[in-house]
Amino acid sequence: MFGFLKKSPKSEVEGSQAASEAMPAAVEAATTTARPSWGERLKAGLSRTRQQFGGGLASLFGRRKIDEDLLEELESTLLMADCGVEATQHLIDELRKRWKRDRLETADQLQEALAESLTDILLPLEQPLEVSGHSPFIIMIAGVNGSGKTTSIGKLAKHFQAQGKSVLLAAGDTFRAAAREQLQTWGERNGVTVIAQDSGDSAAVIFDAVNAAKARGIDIVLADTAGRLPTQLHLMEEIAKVKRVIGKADAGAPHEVLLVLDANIGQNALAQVKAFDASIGVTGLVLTKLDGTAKGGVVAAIARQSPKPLRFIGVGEGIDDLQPFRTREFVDAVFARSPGTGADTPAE
Ligand SMILES: Nc1nc2c(ncn2[C@@H]2O[C@H](COP(=O)(O)OP(=O)(O)OP(=O)(O)O)[C@@H](O)[C@H]2O)c(=O)[nH]1
Repeated sequence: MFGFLKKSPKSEVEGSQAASEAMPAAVEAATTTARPSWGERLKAGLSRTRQQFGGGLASLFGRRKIDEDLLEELESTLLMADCGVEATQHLIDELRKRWKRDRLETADQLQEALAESLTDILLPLEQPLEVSGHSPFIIMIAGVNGSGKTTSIGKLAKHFQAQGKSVLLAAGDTFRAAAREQLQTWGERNGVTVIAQDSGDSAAVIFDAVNAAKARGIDIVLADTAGRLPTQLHLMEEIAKVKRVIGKADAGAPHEVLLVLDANIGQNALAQVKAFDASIGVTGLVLTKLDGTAKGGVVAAIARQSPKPLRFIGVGEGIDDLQPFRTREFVDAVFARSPGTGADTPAE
């Protein structure tokens, strides 16, 4: 923890200097004790999706007989949960096959078959981020405005610190002053260096940050960028330039290009993945705000239509509410099953 803050033109913050402004919610939540486990928070966070997805199904599954009408209603329920046409069709086809092949009779058996098919769809997305291949390992963060980039960076910083890694943050969102301040607050609270500039462009800030990380033997650089819509073509060109400049500071970098998606956007996530991928080559996804939405089925849509490794999912504003995506615990939470058993837990 150092405790220095050079303001202009560049600032670098670390350690002990207390921030006077209000702490971001995630920082605040970090100080609370006796938190429920991640499994419990995931289940609670996915409650709206479960109501749409699992809960909606539960009312169907209340019926005894499996028939074409039931499958049709199931199809509508999956579409309403934002699974998308492709994934929904695939899941229904799989269920129809298994209904006949495995002679499924009860609705419970059908639900179990659905959970298994959903697991099969999602498993390819489960590819945890491996950061040991390069030092510094440079992670560029992109996404539309308000998707959760800056707060996710704070959470990721803690995640990597907990693995014993040193982390440096690059305040590359030079459009929104509050984003820089937010990162600086994080740095101060968590003993993490933040490279920032009061003015200047994103590429320059991140270039400096990469060089600082190399000079100091830092393990991981998390580089924030300003939010932008894929339709803002000049901004998409700008972020492509940011990526090229990172490559000039360290050949082969960035080693990960994370696209942060707000789960509330549902099917629009597919278009965002495609557009950002075309401009900066997305290598992984972060899906935030699953706690505020019934659209958690979008994970299945991503798996079928825009498959990219889903590195992390977020279910809240607490510092540890962003965790690596693990298919089985996700599916268990969607169906409110006890982890690994396939058994239902009591309905909410
Ligand atoms: N409920 C909930 N809120 C979240 C989650 N992730 C982020 N947020 C909140 O979403 C809001 C926007 O987050 P930011 O990190 O500022 O978003 P950003 O993408 O950096 O925004 P711009 O800089 O404007 O592009 C903040 O209030 C966060 O606390 C999540 O998983 N759940």
